[in-house]
Amino acid sequence: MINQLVKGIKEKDAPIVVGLDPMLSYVPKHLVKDAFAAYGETLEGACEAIWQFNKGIIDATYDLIPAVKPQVAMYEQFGVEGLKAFKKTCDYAKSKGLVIIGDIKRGDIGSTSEAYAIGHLGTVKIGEHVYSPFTEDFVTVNPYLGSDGVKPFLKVCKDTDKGVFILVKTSNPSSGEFQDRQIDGKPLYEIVAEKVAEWGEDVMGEDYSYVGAVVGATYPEMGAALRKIMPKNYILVPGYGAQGGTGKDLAPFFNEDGLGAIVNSSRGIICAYQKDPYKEKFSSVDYADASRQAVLDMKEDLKNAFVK
Ligand SMILES: O=C(O)c1cc(=O)[nH]c(=O)n1[C@@H]1O[C@H](COP(=O)(O)O)[C@@H](O)[C@H]1O
Repeated sequence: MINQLVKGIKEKDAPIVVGLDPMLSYVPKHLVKDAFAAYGETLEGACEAIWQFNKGIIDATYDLIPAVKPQVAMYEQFGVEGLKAFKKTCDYAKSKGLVIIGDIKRGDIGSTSEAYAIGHLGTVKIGEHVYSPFTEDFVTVNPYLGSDGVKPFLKVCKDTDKGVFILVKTSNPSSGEFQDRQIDGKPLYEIVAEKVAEWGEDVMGEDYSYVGAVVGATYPEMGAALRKIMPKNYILVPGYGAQGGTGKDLAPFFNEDGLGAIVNSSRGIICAYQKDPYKEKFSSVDYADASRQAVLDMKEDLKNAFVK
């Protein structure tokens, strides 16, 4: 799957992943009205609205991008109906040729991690039947429990040709509270990065490993150090757009070959119609066109990462 992701990035000339992180307040009124007319003001109605919203964004952007990253929390807030919308969104994006990065940030004791890995990346056998419960190609993994919390994901990745992005240095303001703590003369995030490089050696694709890392766009200097520690690991870079990251901050995350990183934007793309400069030009009915324009603008801005 890492090979397919790299191929998609090259073909579309866009190291961009659109984050499908829908809140009901992001969904244009006409979609909410139609969904409530069909299902009432219910969890089902809300989930129909977010699904239609996602579908519009996927339809308007799939030819420009290699991947989407649905954030499971946005769906879980609506319970079981939300998880159905999550799966429907993943399946639809996949039918459009997109790579799916499930942002689930899981990680637990070994046996529990194994169940997470099976559910999101693998297959489950029931009697004589084999099912793929969810259908992501990658998931995000929290490494706080150590190797035995990560390795079950790697085993499933090996069996299924799928991949993971492991949290190394997150984009949020408090990420340094634990991640920057010095241990034996180096920050914890560097120790995690060394483990990511080690875990990744065992599951190599053509040029890059099935094991990637998450490093926030909001910490470019750290990105430079981490790029060196993990030369064969793709870096998923969140924090662009709504959290303040810009194209020129991103140079350190890429390798010399222009590959090695994929940049996420969620609110910056999916809420574009609600924000400057797009809200002048696009009405809420044209929200998907605004998202498309925001992807095109992001693509242009990312060129600044490569200006020497
Ligand atoms: O793993 C992630 O994707 C992630 C890691 C991180 O360090 N920071 C971060 O913002 N994210 C996710 O990336 C998305 C960022 O959303 P926007 O700020 O709206 O672009 C959300 O789904 C976050 O959960």
